[in-house]
Amino acid sequence: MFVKVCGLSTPESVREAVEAGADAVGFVLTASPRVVSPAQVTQLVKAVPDGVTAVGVFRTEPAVDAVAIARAAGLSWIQLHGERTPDDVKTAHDAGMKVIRAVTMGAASDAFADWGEELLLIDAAVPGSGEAWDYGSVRAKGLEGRHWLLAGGLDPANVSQAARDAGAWGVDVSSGVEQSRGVKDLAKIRAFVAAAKG
Ligand SMILES: O=C(O)c1ccccc1N[C@@H]1O[C@H](COP(=O)(O)O)[C@@H](O)[C@H]1O
Repeated sequence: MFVKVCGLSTPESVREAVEAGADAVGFVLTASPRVVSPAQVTQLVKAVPDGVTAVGVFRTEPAVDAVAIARAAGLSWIQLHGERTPDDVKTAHDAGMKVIRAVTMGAASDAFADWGEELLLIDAAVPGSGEAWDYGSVRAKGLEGRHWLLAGGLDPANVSQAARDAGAWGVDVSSGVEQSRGVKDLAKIRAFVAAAKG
């Protein structure tokens, strides 16, 4: 099970996620209680070893802007939320970026097609809100064999069952490993990764 821990803003939380066995860590470079600046990210990624993917997370920013901000932060992966088109993925790829493309269950069926992104992310309606949803409903989207992440309202207690219900290839978490909004809880990060990997 591929595990991404998102919304990290301190070296301690990055180290905890990495040592716990996370495959990817996310840095929110858009309006959020977890926002970090590109300059902060350049420091935080020093704790990310080779083999762990560091991702810059964006809401509805144009792909070209997300690419520029991620590049300034020294990142080579971006996560794009909001209404997107295949051109957004192409724009990122043409700039040498790898892409996690986020969709919600309410998106049009075409949005679940393979647009060439490295990973698809199926999230709650409001990203980063901690809102759980009917994870089993994603099975109707025909994602078998695809590399995709389940997100939205996951935590150490529900991740195992949620991933099973959804048939997820990987999982992504932010709110569920926090002690308060925007403040990560190191023990919860460790427990989440262990539960997801177990
Ligand atoms: O975490 C944020 O603040 C955020 C802001 C803007 C876009 C995406 C964001 N996070 C993503 O939301 C889910 C996590 O949701 P939850 O908090 O665990 O319910 C995950 O995909 C994050 O990468």
